[in-house]
Formats: sequence, structure tokens, C-alpha cells
Amino acid sequence: MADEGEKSLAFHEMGLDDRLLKAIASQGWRHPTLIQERSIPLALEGKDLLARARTGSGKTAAFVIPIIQRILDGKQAAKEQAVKALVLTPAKELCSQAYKNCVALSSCCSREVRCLDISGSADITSQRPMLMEKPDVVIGTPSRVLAHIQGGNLELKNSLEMLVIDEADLVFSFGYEKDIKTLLGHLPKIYQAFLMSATLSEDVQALKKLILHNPVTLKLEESQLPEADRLTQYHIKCEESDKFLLIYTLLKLRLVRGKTILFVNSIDRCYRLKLFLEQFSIPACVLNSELPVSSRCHIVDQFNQGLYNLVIATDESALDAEDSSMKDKTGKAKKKAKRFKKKKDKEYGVSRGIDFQFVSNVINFDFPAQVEAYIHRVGRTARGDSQGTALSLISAQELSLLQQAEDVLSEDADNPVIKPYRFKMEEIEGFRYRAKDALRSVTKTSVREARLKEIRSEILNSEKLKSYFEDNPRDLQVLRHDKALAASRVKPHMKNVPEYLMPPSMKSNSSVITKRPQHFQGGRREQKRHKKRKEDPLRSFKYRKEES
Ligand SMILES: Nc1ncnc2c1ncn2[C@@H]1O[C@H](COP(=O)(O)OP(=O)(O)OP(=O)(O)O)[C@@H](O)[C@H]1O
Repeated sequence: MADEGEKSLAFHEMGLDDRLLKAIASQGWRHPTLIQERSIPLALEGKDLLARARTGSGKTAAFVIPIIQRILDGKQAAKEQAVKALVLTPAKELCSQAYKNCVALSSCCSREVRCLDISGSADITSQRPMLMEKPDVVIGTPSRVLAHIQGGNLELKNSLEMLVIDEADLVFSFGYEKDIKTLLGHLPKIYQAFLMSATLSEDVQALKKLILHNPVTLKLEESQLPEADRLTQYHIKCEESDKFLLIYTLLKLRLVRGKTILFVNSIDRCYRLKLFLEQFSIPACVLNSELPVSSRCHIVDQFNQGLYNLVIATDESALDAEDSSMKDKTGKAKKKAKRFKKKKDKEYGVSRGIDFQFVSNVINFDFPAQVEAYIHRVGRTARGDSQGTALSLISAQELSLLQQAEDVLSEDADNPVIKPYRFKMEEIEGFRYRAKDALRSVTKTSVREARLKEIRSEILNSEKLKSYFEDNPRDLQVLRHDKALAASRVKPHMKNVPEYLMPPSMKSNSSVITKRPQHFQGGRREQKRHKKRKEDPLRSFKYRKEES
């Protein structure tokens, strides 16, 4: 939406095909976002673009809409079917997401515009027949696209008209510099190119020189995260050991409601937290780079559909953290570490670019080591035009990291952006014994076992059952990723909160807590709720009675 006083351009004023307008309307988008409003007209004029806009601002549609429009424009004159657009992203999850956007926005012209995502785990040969049909839009990671070009499955030299690099600032750091440079040698001399990024880093400038010709640079003058009326940011300072107690009570007392992503700083910590929470019958999925890509995409899909309410995720920075901790190891430990390392996927992205939908809360159980990672994690909520809350649990060791984030995000030092969340620790003292007891049973061995069990079962899900699910796609819904990993340790009596533990301020409403939590509410319903909710959920101690 445009600056105040300036008349904003609506989708129907952009000269878009009716079929495209219909698909946009079916997404429920009433106005273009600022980046869409600025970039779509320029892209339709044929300009090269370097677009920087904050995370969650709708950059994907900003390039997908002009791609579809230009393909539709060219369809009548086209003599033969050819690959017209190539979209490169640094992670498989991002490819899958760009693909979904393409499919959704071409849903009213799916015969004319065909898209293909080649990033998945399928082997190169099995994708060859699909590429031979020359889909209009091909989406992939740079290495996968290059492998197909070199394997003779994909020819772009004579047909490509548009190239997009999404999340451009990550491309080099994900190790694709060489692939990109080689790939450029297989492209025609003239094509239109877009670089989309949340930051204008040195890597983006280097890519700009390589890829763009005389580009228009759109650097939106906006804060790095949505304003306070859409995104509320809180922190709670606590002892490291109290984080578990806090998260248990926040979730159990439903002070945190709606879809929530819990970020931790390592894969082990993912499982530690899952094993801890499952003892209180709080189910959660874990999401990390060790899981096969199909499982990861499936978890995100199911989360977006409203099947789960809680995901415990590591982000890309966790990979670096774990890798460097492995460097310090010696001998046997090093070998073991190597085994785990091998399984991790460098084309993994969770906090970067993944469009988790209708997320009410992002919780930093561990605070990220870089401010940039904070911005990207928190950017998983309050996306598009929705609202959200971020809460960070801050131990003494993390205080300086919180300060660094404040320094970058706050314009006024007296008015911090990440506000203290007023929480009376003494009111949850009664829960401490339960939390301690539950945490005691989460040992190093049980974490390691859970980690291995999860990988094994997810590999089984994604490999052995793949063909079955291809034939029976509906059954995918029943394949859950949030089952208890140590079912024998789940303590049924810990599911409910007895009256004597209830904080005094909440006693009158105690009955709702023992009822079915809101963990399994449908996506649509969640979305409606989300829009209706005026008050911030973390700020209020009020409870609504749940519908039975
Ligand atoms: N015009 C619009 N109106 C409302 N919502 C929109 C609009 N365009 C996109 N969205 C929604 O906004 C969300 C974020 O979009 P998208 O993933 O493209 O953001 P992004 O800028 O690429 O973010 P990131 O940098 O994190 O990848 C999506 O859920 C999308 O459906």
C-alpha cells in the first residue's frame, strides 16, 4: 500500500489479464503490497529489477504476477512450447513455496501457464520427462538447474525470457556462486532479470553486477519488521533453567495461543524441548535440516493447513553453530559428529523466506546469535497484512544479544521495540516441581534416541511410503509429524492443570484449561480468529470459554 497522500495502484489498474486478476482475488488479496505495487508495473515494462523489501512483504507474488502476465501475453504469438522463465532460490523449501505461488496465481489459466519445481529429492533422470514437456516456468536451486542443463534435460539458450533470483542475499552464502556463474553461460544474451532480497548485502551487489542490466533499484524505505500495530515484540528475562518452566506454563495456561513457532539454536535442543513438552501432552513437530526435504515441506504444508499448532524449529544459523561446535571435537566424538553432519541439508531454510501462514506467535526459546536471524525468525509472523506477536526468552548470557537487536531495531533508545513482557514468575512457582521432574527425564541419551528415531521414521515416511502417497494423496493428511517420541514417558496426569496450581489471577477461568486445547483448529478458522483478534494474546490474561 502506498505512502499516505499518494494514490495507491490497485491490481486491476495494472493492466493484468482477467484470469490473473481472478486468481489474485481468490487468494483474498484486496490490494497489492507496497513492493508489488512498485515492482509489477516496472516488470511489465520489461525493466530489470533489484527489489529490497522486508521479510513477509509479498515479494514472491511481486515477481510471479509479471511472469504469468508476460507468458500469457506471449502465448498467442508463440510458435512452440518453451521454458520462458527460470526462478532460482537457495533452498528447496523456498522452491516449493515459489512453485505453490505460481500454481495458485495461474490457477485460472493453468493450461496456458505450466510450472515445474525441480528442487525436490527425486533423482535427475526421473525429472527428465517432465522437463522435456518444456514447462513455461522452471523453479529450482542453482545446482539442480545446472545439473539438468549439463545433463541435456534443460535448454534455455534459445527460449529463456525471464530470470528471477529470490532470496538473493543467501545465494552466495549457501555456496552457489560457482553454479550461478556457470549457469549464466547457458542463458541467452538478452533476458529480463529480477533479484529479490530482504537485504542489500555485498553478495547482492555482486549478483547485481553479474545478472542485471541497467536495473531499477527498488529499496523500500520501511522498517525491517512490521510496525507495532501489526507486530508486538516482547522479551522475558529469566534464568536459563527457567525457560522450560516458562514455556510449559505459557503453553499450558494458554497465555500463548494460536499457531506458534518455537525457535531453538540447535537440533538437540529441538528434541529436548519436544520430549519435555510431550510429557505434558503438548504435541509439537520438529523442523530441522536433518529431516528429509519431503517431510519438511509436508510439515510446513500441514502447519499451514492448521493440522498443528506448534512447531519447534532450528534455523539456518543452527547449522553453522553445530558445525563450528563439531570442529572443536576430537577422535570418536568427531566421527560421531560427522555422521550427523552428513545428514544435514545445506539447502535448508526455515527462518528465511518460508511462508508459514497465519502464525500468531514466534517464540525465541533461544535468542539467535545474529540480529539478522532475529529479523528473519520474527518475520515468520505478521506476514502479508496479518498481525502477530514475538516473544524472546532471555537468559543472562543472551542479554547482550538482545541489546544488539534493540540497537538495530529501535529508533529511540528510550522506547525499546522489544518490550518487557510483564509476567509474574511467582504465580507459576507451583509448576516448578513438575517442570523439573519432566526435564530430569530428558537425558542426553533420550535426546539422541529421539533424534535417531525421528530421522528413521521420517526417512521411512518420505522414501518407502512415497509411491503409496503419490497414488493416495488424501492419506497424506493422516501422516502426522507431531506424535510423541517417547510415548512411554508421557504422563497422562500431567496433561491437566489441577486447581491448586492455577495462578490466583486465573482461577475463575480454570475450567477452560483442562479442556481440549486450541492446538487443532483449522487454518481458515484460525485465520478468521486471527483477523478478529484485536487484543494481543500475550498481553491479556483473559480467557474465552471454548466451544465444545
Ligand atoms: N497483496 C497481498 N495482500 C495480502 N497478503 C499478501 C499479498 N501478497 C502476498 N501476501 C501474503 O503475504 C505472505 C508473505 O508473502 P511472501 O512469502 O511472498 O513474502 P516475502 O516478502 O517473500 O517474505 P520473505 O522475505 O520472508 O520470503 C504470504 O502469506 C502471502 O500469501
